[in-house]
Amino acid sequence: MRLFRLAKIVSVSLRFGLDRMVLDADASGRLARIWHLVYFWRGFSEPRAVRLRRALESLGPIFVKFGQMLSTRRDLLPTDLADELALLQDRVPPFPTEQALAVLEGFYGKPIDTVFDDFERTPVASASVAQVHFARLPDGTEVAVKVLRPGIERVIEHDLALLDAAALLLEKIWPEGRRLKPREVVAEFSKYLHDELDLMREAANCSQLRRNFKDSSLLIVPEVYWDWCGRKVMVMERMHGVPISQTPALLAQGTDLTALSRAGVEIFFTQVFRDGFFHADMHPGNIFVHQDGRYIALDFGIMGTLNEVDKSYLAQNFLAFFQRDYRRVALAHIEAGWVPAKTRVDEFEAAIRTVCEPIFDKPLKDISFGKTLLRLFQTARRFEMEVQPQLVLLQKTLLNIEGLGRQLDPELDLWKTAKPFLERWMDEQIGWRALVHGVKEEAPAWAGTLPQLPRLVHQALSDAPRQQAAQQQRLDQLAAGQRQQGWLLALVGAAAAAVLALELYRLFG
Ligand SMILES: Nc1ncnc2c1ncn2[C@@H]1O[C@H](COP(=O)(O)OP(=O)(O)OP(=O)(O)O)[C@@H](O)[C@H]1O
Repeated sequence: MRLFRLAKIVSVSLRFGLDRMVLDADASGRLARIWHLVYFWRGFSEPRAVRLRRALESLGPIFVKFGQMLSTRRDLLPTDLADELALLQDRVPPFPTEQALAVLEGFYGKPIDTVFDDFERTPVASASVAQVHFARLPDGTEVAVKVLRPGIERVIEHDLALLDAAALLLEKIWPEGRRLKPREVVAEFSKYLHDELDLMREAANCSQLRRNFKDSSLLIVPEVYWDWCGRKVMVMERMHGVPISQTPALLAQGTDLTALSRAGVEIFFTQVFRDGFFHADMHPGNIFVHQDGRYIALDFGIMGTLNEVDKSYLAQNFLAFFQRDYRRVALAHIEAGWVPAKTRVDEFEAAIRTVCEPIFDKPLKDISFGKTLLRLFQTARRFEMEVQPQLVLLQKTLLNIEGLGRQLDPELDLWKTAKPFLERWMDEQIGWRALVHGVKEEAPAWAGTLPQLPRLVHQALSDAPRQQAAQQQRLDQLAAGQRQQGWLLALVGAAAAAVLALELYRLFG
């Protein structure tokens, strides 16, 4: 089986000249020279990036998804490849409705028309992992039913094994390839794919985000109908809106694009700094706009979480960066232990200055947070910082948000929109608000401890005589030690005095 997989990789690589791409990167290597001699007649008219994209397309939807993920790893890939891979489209033909019905009826254990009213046979959308049908619940509520593609688990396991074999091969034959950590990238991809395979997990994410934005005037999130959900089926409120990419339709429904772009940034920073829970798959297909101007979020397969340490890292770095205080940025990394303590502050500071200073060539409003963070990570990696996956996810999402915001309003001032969030967060971490916040956080724990207090006091008092005896014993030991030390000191003092007297006698006697 493994041999068959390897054969497939080799044949596709040869067809699209991917072998060339790898060997050209190490053109002086012995293997490269032999290879060129053997295959001297082969020439490719298309650029390498196009060949890579076409190879992934020919290998099927999971590889297309992989290419899409790779396109966001601009920290690892050269720009030409990243740009071309971003063109990959995850649109695949829908699977036959009978198969969707078989999955649903197998799960509910009864015919679909007794579960839903008006189950629409034609799917509204179809992607590599799942497809979506509209329907109504028996009480008339309009819903969207997301169903996993039948047999998708097997396809994924097979394709992941293939990808892993390719990554291994790449590592073995191309020393430079090791720097790209291909097997780690495949492992990360595998994690996301497996998460997408569990629709209960996605439903839980959706319901958490909805709770976080319950009374929001900026974002609406569909309600989950848990009684109809399972690992392979998710049923949620059907949302009505215009896809964010359809600018003419947005204008026709009277949406204010400037306000919309600002709201996008605000929603994102609220998710990051207030909740530490953010939507991390913000491609335009997942964002709609309601008639009342609020955003509608869909597709909750990939969510990022941040803890207080991550938030502090982000806030401190962004604030210090915009004040051009690179020393502060460097110190923040060292103090938090992200880069080794032995790192020389001045060297690290200089490296950060080198990558960040050119960014200020532009007006403040045109500066990209996503790119800044990316450059910072690239620099920090050189200083042995292991960048956490949730931060990479955040950086990628930031790029998406910025792209989207600027597409809606080229004049969007990201810094002005984001600054109050960062400052408020910092304010909550230090100062009076932090104290109040800390007390509020701790109070529930006190509620648990307070009733135990009398028992603890009683215990301490009844233990007191025993503890006193133990302390007395320890004091006695210390006193004995001190007495010994005293004798020793006196002895040393007497000896020193004798030596001094002898010396004086020799000098003057
Ligand atoms: N609650 C909903 N209300 C209305 N339409 C929905 C809803 N959920 C999904 N859709 C439609 O189905 C499409 C695909 O949904 P979703 O993105 O969740 O599926 P997916 O399989 O994860 O797709 P992809 O991987 O391409 O993002 C959406 O773009 C939207 O058109």
